[in-house]
Amino acid sequence: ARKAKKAAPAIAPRKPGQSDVIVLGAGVSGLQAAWMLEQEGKTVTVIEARERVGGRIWTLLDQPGYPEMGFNSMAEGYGRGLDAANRAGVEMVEVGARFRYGAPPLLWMNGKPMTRAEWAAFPGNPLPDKLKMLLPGEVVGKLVSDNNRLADWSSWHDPANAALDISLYAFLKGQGLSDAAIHLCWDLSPYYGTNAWDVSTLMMEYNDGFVKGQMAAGTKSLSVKGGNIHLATGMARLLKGDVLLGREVVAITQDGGTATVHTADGATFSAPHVICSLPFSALRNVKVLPALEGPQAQAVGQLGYQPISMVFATATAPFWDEDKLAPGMWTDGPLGTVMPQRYGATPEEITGFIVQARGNLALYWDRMGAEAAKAMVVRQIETLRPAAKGKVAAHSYFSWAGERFNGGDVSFFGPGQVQWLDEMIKPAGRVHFCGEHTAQGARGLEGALESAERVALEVLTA
Ligand SMILES: Cc1cc2nc3c(=O)[nH]c(=O)nc-3n(C[C@H](O)[C@H](O)[C@H](O)COP(=O)(O)OP(=O)(O)OC[C@H]3O[C@@H](n4cnc5c(N)ncnc54)[C@H](O)[C@@H]3O)c2cc1C
Repeated sequence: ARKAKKAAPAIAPRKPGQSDVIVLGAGVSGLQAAWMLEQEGKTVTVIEARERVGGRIWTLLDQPGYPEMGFNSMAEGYGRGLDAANRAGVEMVEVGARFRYGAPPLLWMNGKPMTRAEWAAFPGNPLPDKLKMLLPGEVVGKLVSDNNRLADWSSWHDPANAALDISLYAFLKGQGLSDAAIHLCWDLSPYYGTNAWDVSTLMMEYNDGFVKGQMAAGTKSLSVKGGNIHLATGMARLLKGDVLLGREVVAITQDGGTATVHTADGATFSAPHVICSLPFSALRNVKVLPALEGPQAQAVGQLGYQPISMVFATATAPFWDEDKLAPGMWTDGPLGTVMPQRYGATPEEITGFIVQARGNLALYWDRMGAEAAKAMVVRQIETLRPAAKGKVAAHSYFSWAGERFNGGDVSFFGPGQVQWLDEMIKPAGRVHFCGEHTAQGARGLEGALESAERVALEVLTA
């Protein structure tokens, strides 16, 4: 284990390893909470299991175009995110135009490419007539957006709305989709969960409200110049206290006025307050004594985390110019989604492809193993597009479900589980909780930062 940096002089004299607050996890929520508490004069130690900061921000700095395996971009309405970026001294650049540049991705059904118009007229299109023009990946978002049942989306976790917490499957059936349509439009590449049965509609409506708010604030998508990981390293650099890397937390115990954190190397760290930013998928492997109870214990045990796996590939020649088909692909087969990355000097340049599997397909790739999955991806592209033969190389494999300290991408609530939220974020004695899964009014990175504000205030007023 090593320290991220040499400790700067502490705000108040203290013994090494002793602080007012110990923060578990050096993702953005942990780093933000630590910074806010230091601004209020608290001494803080951050303990992180990985040998790096950033958590779900992870850029492959050794690959062309610096592909992002985690956090991708923030919208103009990310007040907290933009503020953190400013403080961290990183430059934000507009990337939305690069996402949208060039021919739109084609739909590949049963191994054949299709334009939107061809899909609308395709006899195998299972959508109701008024939706036939929508590509499978667009349907659910549009239905939720057009039929959001929440007048005020920020009330999504209000107990008064608990009866609305039905499965996405039930909601989509109510919108007239057949099982075949639901399978195609959600289960093959689900934004949340592995299928439409295990996703809460209330959470989808909350997400929709947040996205609408963001769109109203501006349409730019902003990423960190040179790679998003620089946001996390910049935030860590602002801290006065230690950021201890390579220290896996294995237990959190409480006794009287002290909470004690035990790390895998046998060390212990005690403080009046501990902030735990670990995803519940990671916290469920940590011993917590006294044990958590009620909905909080259930949420730690059961909250869902999104399986996503990715292959980063490059092309030695532009095979898309040769076969005159869009480089981007949404497939109904084991290839998943092929997304061109335009991170060169100009958007015309394709620096590589992120090939992505979500939900059950991601878990299937994971079971295949990294090397076999990479080989399968190359073989699939070459089979579907003969012009690509010998021109595609797969470089890296990344599975969020397989990541020991995450166990999945973002959290998602299942039907009936939204009622856990207000209970699961309450402090358990001297242990306080933050992280994107505890956000109440924002999503993604902005939600992680929002949760850091709440938890810092909670500790300051405890
Ligand atoms: C593929 C992907 C794409 C995304 N795209 C976007 C996007 O475009 N826009 C957006 O707003 N958000 C996006 N997000 C979400 C965003 O990245 C997250 O919401 C945010 O980074 C979560 O921060 P966090 O601090 O809550 O959790 P994390 O970043 O997961 O931090 C938790 C930390 O705890 C550490 N930890 C775990 N177990 C232990 C242990 N036992 N001991 C010590 N430390 C431990 C982990 O290593 C980690 O560093 C994306 C996420 C992914 C994965």
